[in-house]
Amino acid sequence: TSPCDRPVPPTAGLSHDKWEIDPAELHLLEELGSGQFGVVRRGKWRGSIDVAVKMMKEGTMSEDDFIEEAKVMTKLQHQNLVQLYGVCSKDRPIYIVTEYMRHGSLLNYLRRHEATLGANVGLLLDMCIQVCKGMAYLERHNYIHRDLAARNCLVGSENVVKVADFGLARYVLDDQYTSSGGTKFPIKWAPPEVLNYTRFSSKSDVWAYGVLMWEVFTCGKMPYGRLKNTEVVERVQRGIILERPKACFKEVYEVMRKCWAHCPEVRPSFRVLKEQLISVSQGLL
Ligand SMILES: CN(C)c1ccc2c(c1)CCN(c1cccc(-c3cc(Nc4ccc(C(=O)N5CCOCC5)cn4)c(=O)n(C)c3)c1CO)C2=O
Repeated sequence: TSPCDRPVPPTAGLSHDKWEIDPAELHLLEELGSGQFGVVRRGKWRGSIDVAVKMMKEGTMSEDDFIEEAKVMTKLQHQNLVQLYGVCSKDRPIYIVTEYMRHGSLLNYLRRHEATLGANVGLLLDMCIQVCKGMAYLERHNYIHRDLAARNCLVGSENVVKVADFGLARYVLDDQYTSSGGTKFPIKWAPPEVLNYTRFSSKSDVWAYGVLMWEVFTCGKMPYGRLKNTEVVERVQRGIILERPKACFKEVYEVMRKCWAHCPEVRPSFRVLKEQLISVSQGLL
């Protein structure tokens, strides 16, 4: 039938909250694991689109604040960011629906494939560059991750790496995670100004990115080994930094070290880091 004789629906033109997803269009599949907010499952959206669905456990998240922020997050779109498709916020528990990444966290991927990856420094550097591109996009949009680490990046087909769960730290209610004295606070990825004043910025993300590079080039080792958080804080305050990983040649370690400059202004931006890492990788070929 031609469009003219098709009845026009009454809601035509009213823009639905496009970040609101109808749960009836979701088909939940196997569990992928659980994080700060509870269980995450794989799913199908509108029959064919692979998604991951976070099902918010009661009391883990400040939900109303997050739902407000979701409108902003859905606008952040980049090939190295895990895309937020939307939320189901009409009932409880609320669902957060994102792009699905079939190989899971970068940390587990590094550990599972150490044998092959350890010998492929070109691929390790490429993974770091992909994360840097995603972070340079967030930096351009004045968006701070607040918990950048290999565990919070995801791997898809053909070694695609994307930054996940950016900005979510602000909505965690567990103060063991949010306060720098808490047992779950990511001390080993935190710069001095975060340890002392919880002063987050894109330059504190740069410090965390340096630690992520160290994780990549050690194929997923724990930074500072089994040192207690108090011992790590003491070392970081004294300017002691992580040693050069065996697989990591000098030019790459020089970039890592710049991320760990004591004062945030001295650290390079992600934009500058991206240029430096790309030129190192071109020198490699
Ligand atoms: C406040 N912050 C920083 C937060 C908040 C929530 C979360 C996180 C940090 C990070 C952890 N997390 C979380 C928890 C659970 C799942 C996901 C999670 C896991 C995915 N994918 C996969 C794929 C496969 C497997 C898997 O089982 N394997 C084994 C066999 O070999 C292939 C891999 C696991 N996850 C995925 O695509 N997304 C979007 C999220 C995620 C990531 O989202 C969260 O939900």
